[in-house]
Amino acid sequence: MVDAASGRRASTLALARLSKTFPGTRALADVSLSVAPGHFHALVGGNGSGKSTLIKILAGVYSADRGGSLHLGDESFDVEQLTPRWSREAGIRFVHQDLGLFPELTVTENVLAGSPFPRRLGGIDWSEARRSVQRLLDALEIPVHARSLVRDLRPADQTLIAVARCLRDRDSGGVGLLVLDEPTTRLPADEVDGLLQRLSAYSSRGQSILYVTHRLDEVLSYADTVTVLRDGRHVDTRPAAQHDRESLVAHIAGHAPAERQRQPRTSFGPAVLSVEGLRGGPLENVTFDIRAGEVVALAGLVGSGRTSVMQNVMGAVKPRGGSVSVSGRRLRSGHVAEAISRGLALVPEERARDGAFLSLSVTENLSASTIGRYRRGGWLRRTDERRDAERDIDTYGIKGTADAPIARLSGGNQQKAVMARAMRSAPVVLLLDEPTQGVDVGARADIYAQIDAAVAGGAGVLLATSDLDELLHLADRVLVLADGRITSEASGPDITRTWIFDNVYQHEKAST
Ligand SMILES: Nc1ncnc2c1ncn2[C@@H]1O[C@H](COP(=O)(O)OP(=O)(O)OP(=O)(O)O)[C@@H](O)[C@H]1O
Repeated sequence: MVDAASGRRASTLALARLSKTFPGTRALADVSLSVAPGHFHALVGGNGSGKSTLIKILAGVYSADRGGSLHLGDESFDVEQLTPRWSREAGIRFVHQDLGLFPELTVTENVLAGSPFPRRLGGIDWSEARRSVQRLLDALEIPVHARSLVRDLRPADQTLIAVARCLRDRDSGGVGLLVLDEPTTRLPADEVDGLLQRLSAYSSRGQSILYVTHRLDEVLSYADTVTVLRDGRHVDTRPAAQHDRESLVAHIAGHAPAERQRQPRTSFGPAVLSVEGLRGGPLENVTFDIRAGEVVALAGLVGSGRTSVMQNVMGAVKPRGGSVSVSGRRLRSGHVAEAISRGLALVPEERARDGAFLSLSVTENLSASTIGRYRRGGWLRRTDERRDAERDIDTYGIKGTADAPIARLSGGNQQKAVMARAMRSAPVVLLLDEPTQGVDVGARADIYAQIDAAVAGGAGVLLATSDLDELLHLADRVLVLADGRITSEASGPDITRTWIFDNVYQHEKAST
């Protein structure tokens, strides 16, 4: 992919003394970073360490503070003057977590979106458009047809289509740097390595990659170089081969990792949640119990209905049939308020849409489902509300102040606040849909400790996670959801990586 004739593509991109100050927050302080041609460079750091801010400056979305500079080959630029147009013309391309694809359109339309389509006789030359996109897909070794609809592709292939859209300009102006922001967060476990192998192949053919992630195993397996940020400062850059997991965690957190050995739970109380014959969305007939003190994980392919189970149980959508009981008493279906009052709490997958109230402060978000506690005779006891918020900010290590609008917190810190809110109500049943997405390695351990504490106190947990390590760490029992039903189940020591792959992903092979 390196073209010796194209200086830009073979250029090192270097940031020097990059700073960014928001009112009251120094998000980046004198950060320098350089990505050499053909390098797979990972950017890691705790929640709020400045990764997204750095990416947004590269994209020209935020202007950096005066004083820093960006070097692209022999050219130098003032960082406070970068614009989205500059970024594009400099050949910097981004794949965000939201891939920005149009699922109902074809691969060709998605790859060419935003660029001039080939034309013939006054109209779009679709044959040429498809041929050119197929050539690109073949060159990038992406095994899909230009004619396919994006919605029919596997999640990892959808990500590769977003990559192809970025790399379509590689033969014209060159793509100097491909930036990926946590691209594997929503991928099924069996598709992660395939995507990373493909990206790694692009970098060995000359494509520079800046890769942001919280998944340290990906960094250790695939990156050439790792840069660690902490609290907005550059901490370390070195070849990935010089790190092991421990040293990486220590650099990110600033201290040696505290490894917790999980004690297997063996005794459980009576059922706190009973789901019987649930039908709704993709669910045809879902029946299971969760006992007090038990974490039950739902495993299944994307689209198998894990989120539907959570939403139907919570009453956020009304099921077509079946029943949900909490501690033996049946819930009226479709009544979220009743579900909350009976001790259910949900941490939803779509944090920005369903989890955080983005226009409210951190304090208001934390007390949103327990606001009744602070009401006395028509007054809201703001001092108590704030005191509790500050306690949660401390307990969960939320980086941000109680008064700040939650929208100003980094993604991982918003997730911690949504989790803290669910825990506040001391739930009988905790429904956790991807509870640690975007959360850093230290906070992840804190969240696991909170889950363990809730379970030790007699709560039952229903967990949906695409992170296999998380599932193996937390689950006492795993239920596999396929074709709208629970198709298999394992508990205790029978829950292994192999069992999950055999029972979740083999199902896909058998049905295709
Ligand atoms: N628009 C904003 N206004 C005020 N502060 C902001 C804004 N955007 C980010 N910040 C602050 O800047 C700091 C760095 O945030 P950033 O989003 O870059 O972190 P991050 O490393 O991407 O975190 P995460 O891993 O949680 O996504 C945080 O303290 C955050 O609260």
